[in-house]
Amino acid sequence: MPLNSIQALQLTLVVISLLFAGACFLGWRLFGRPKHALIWSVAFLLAALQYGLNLLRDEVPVYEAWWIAVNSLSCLLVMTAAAGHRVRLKLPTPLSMGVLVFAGLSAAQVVFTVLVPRIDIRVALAPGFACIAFMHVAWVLYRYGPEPRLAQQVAAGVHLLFGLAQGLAAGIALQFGLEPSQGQRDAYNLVNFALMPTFFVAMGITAIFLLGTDLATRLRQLAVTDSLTDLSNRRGFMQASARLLAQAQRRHQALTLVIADLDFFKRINDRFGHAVGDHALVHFSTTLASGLRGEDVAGRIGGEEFAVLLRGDVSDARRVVARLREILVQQPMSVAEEVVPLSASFGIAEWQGEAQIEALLIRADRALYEAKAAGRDTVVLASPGEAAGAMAAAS
Ligand SMILES: Nc1nc2c(ncn2[C@@H]2O[C@H](COP(=O)(O)OP(=O)(O)OP(=O)(O)O)[C@@H](O)[C@H]2O)c(=O)[nH]1
Repeated sequence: MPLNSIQALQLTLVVISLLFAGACFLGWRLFGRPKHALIWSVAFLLAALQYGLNLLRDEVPVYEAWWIAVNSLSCLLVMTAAAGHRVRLKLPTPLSMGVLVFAGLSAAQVVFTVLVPRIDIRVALAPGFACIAFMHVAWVLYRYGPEPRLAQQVAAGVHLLFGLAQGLAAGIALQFGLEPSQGQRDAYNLVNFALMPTFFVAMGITAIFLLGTDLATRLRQLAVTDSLTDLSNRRGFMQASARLLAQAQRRHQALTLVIADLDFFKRINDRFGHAVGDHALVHFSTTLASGLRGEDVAGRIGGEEFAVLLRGDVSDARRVVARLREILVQQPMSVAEEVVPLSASFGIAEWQGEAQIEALLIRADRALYEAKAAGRDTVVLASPGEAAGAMAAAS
């Protein structure tokens, strides 16, 4: 049987849907198994099924059954695609709510197709729901999207346009009354077979685009993160510090750098083992990070060496260091009921307008060296003239 142009279009859409389903599945397999990639893959499989069912219209003996199946499937795939976006953005996505909405929409299809036949309502139902769902997706992408912003905004724009097209289709259908005129049929078909497939393809491309940019963001993040402590690594610390420094220069704010180095850490490794040593590093870093404000920058810049660039002056830095040392003493780490003694030496240097963070690091490093030389478990403040003077010694 030869295909007419609409059937040829639907066949093309079956193939395109399968390609997108495959691409999302590959994204799931290759990009660290993000759950939403799998959900989108299922959504595109449902789309392929729906376009395939469209092709079978003349083969199904009961038109109403075919109509209800196609339109319920359409709502299900829209819900699945939207759920994928919510999962990606870590927003609550209750399955029970989805089941309820799907059941309601399917029941409405049965009512307006079989029990109280109304062509305007039954035709408007699926695009009307898709309009609401895609507008919602556009909003959450715009509102809750993580970096990078461009990918989010493109995806939000595509869903907004797709939602508007769906709304237009629903609006035209609602004008049908009991029987649509030829003009109304033509307008509806134009939206349904020209606009919709275009946005459907655009939606698939944005899904792949989001998966790709999310992966790039994750890799960038991994490159600047210390895998043991989850703090920035040296490279991440330098980058974040350079940004904070530039900001402080513009706003004429005070900055202070603190470098901390655990004392006799080798002994902890030797005595308790490397795993306990690792645990001690995590213990120290979480205690350090818990005393910082959101705008402060912290990082593990060496094996047992940490750095913090604080927005504030020396007295702010002293407060942070005093709190940290107090916690290390009062809430020590223990292994099998044995206390693991943990102390650190600190070098503090106040920013004096240096253009590069490296210059500040050198001054704080010298102060730290003096703290070590002074017996450890000590805080030394780098003097403005680059000489460092002992500030406080621990008992
Ligand atoms: N468990 C563990 N140990 C590490 C890690 N990175 C570095 N180290 C160890 O940290 C120890 C650092 O030793 P040293 O440089 O001699 O310093 P220290 O023993 O702390 O002595 P001082 O700094 O002079 O007080 C070495 O034994 C390293 O193997 C890590 O990620 N995990």
